[in-house]
Amino acid sequence: MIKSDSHPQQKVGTEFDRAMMRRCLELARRALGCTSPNPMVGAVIVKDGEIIGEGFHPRAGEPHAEVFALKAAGANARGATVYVSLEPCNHYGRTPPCSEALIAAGVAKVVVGMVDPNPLVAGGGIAKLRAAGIEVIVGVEEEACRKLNEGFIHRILYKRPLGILKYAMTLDGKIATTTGHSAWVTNQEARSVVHQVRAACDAVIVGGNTVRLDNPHLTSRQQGAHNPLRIVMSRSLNLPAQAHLWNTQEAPTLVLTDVGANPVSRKMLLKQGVEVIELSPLTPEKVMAYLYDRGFCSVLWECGGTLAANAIAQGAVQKILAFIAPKIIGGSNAPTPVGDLGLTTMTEALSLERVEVRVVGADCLIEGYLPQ
Ligand SMILES: Nc1nc(O)c(N)c(N[C@@H]2O[C@H](COP(=O)(O)O)[C@@H](O)[C@H]2O)n1
Ligand SMILES: [Zn+2]
Repeated sequence: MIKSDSHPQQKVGTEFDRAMMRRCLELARRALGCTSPNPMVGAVIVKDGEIIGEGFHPRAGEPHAEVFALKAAGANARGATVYVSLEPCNHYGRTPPCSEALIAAGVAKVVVGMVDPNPLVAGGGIAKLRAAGIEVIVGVEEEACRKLNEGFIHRILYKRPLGILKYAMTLDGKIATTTGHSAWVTNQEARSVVHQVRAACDAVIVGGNTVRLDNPHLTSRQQGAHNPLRIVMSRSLNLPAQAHLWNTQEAPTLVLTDVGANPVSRKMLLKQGVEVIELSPLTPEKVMAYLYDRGFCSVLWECGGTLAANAIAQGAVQKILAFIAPKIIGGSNAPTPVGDLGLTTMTEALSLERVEVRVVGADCLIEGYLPQ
């Protein structure tokens, strides 16, 4: 088992190594949201302190980051140092092993961000390079490398996409008024963070109620950015014909429903070019299993409280993004972000781990992970 050289008190590599790894991450992010089921990876080749080649993995089926970087460096790669945010692969997948390409190019040293959790690689790429006499350092900017690919890592380890529940609520814990009005709880800065999160996800899921009440677009709103697949979970298919989701060409929409639901509505959706899939039973767990089979790494839940509670209860949510606006609307019947979880004592509360709090404009964002 290959371990990272990282140590909690000590950073791995030199300041230059870390800067080069951050450059790899910058390159990897150029394919944000576009690589699933593959990870986002960036590579940089350095000789005599100068960058001689760079690359990133654009999408599954295309060459890996290392191959693009080696191509850019050409014969100059001999004796050079390669920085790569994920361990070079060592298997024949859709593409041949990068470990062999690096050995053939005669590189002297490889600096790796993180070990690949894919069992087909899992340290094998590093071992192969070392066996060929190449110096290998592992764990430079490891935390940032892991964070960028948390969806890929979760997919590999749990055979499900990473589920992220996002909601925006007032200081008194409401996501809308008693009449269902929710535009807008947070300010523009927070909404633009949500757009960035959408750009990084493979899919965004809402329930039929959200479509009826909010008529959302669910896009990333940024020029040239990836849009997630927009998914509506609706058992009844009681959906408005005029919704933005099927009257704009911004991004594809998928409606997931139960077997035999509302043929009239189904016909309307199909006519509008919407993909309709029947899953029985239509549950968050079934949906995540289906999306895993579709090759997804990360799924954003932007649904109401009832569906959110079901998704949490069924293990379809691992990460929470809670925006809190300094506003109070009151109302004992106003909707809350998470419905009934059946908990009766505070000791049963789901305490988030790895919590980060940040101010976003006038609002606050709390990010954390549910206990596994
Ligand atoms: N080191 C590295 N660089 C890349 O650019 C990559 N895409 C990967 N991916 C690893 O290889 C698997 C996919 O292989 P194919 O694209 O099917 O050949 C992927 O699951 C990762 O383990 N690694
Ligand atoms: Zn590879």
